[in-house]
Amino acid sequence: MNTVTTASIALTGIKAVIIDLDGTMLDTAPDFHAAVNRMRAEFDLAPLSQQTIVDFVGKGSENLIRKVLSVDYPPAKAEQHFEAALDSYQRHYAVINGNFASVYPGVLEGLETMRKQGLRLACVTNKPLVFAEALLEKVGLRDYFEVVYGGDSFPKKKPDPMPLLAVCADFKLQPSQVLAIGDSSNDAQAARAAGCPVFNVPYGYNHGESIQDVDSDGIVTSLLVAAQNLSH
Ligand SMILES: O=C(O)COP(=O)(O)O
Ligand SMILES: [Mg+2]
Repeated sequence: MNTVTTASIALTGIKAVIIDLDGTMLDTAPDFHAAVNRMRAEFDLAPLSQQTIVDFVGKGSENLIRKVLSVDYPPAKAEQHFEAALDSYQRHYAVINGNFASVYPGVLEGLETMRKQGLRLACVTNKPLVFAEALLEKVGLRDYFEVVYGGDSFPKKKPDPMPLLAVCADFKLQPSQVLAIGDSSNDAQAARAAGCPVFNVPYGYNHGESIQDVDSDGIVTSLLVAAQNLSH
C-alpha cells in the first residue's frame, strides 16, 4: 500500500465520489468526547479519554454507546441501560454537534477541485442523518453534495454496501465509476463489497488500527490529493 501525497495512483473513468464524514471531512472527535462524557456523567460514570472514545467511532451511535457502557458494565447491565444512555447521548450530541469540530486541511480545496472536474458528490456517513445534515450545514459544506445518507437512512449501514449502492443507483452509474473515500476499514469494506474503487485517508479514526493494513486502492493524504488523482 502506497501513501500518496501527489498524483501517482490515477484512477480513470470516475464520474462521482462518495465521501465519508467523521474522520474524513471533519475532525469530530472533540464533539464525540464531550457528548459521551456528558452522558456518562448522568450515569455517574467517570469521563473517558478522547482517544478511547474515538477508537469506538465509525460504526454508528448505537455501537459507540454499547462500547462506552461496556468499559464499566458487564454485558447484561450495559444492555439494560443502553436505551436510556443512547437517548442521553443523542440529547447532548444534538446540542454539541459541530461546536468543537474542525474541517481537515485540503477538504475545501478537494471538494472545489472535484466540483470543477464535473464529479457528482455524495456524503455517506454512519452518523444519524439529522446530525450529518446539521453538521454539514454548520461548516458550510452541505451544498457540495447532491445526496447525503446517514447511518439510519437504510436498514444496513457501512461496512454493508447498501448505502453506496443506493448512491450508484441515484446517480445511474456503475460502481466502478464511483470512487469512495473514507478513513476506516468500514468505508473500504463497503466499497469493496459494492464494487467501488476506494481511497483511504490516514488522519482519521480507524478503530485504533493502522490504516496501512486496510485493503484499498491507495492512501491519500488529503481530499485535494484524491482529486488530483482522478481523471475522466
Ligand atoms: O459512526 C459514526 O457515527 C461516524 O461514522 P462515519 O465515519 O461513517 O462518518
Ligand atoms: Mg469515518
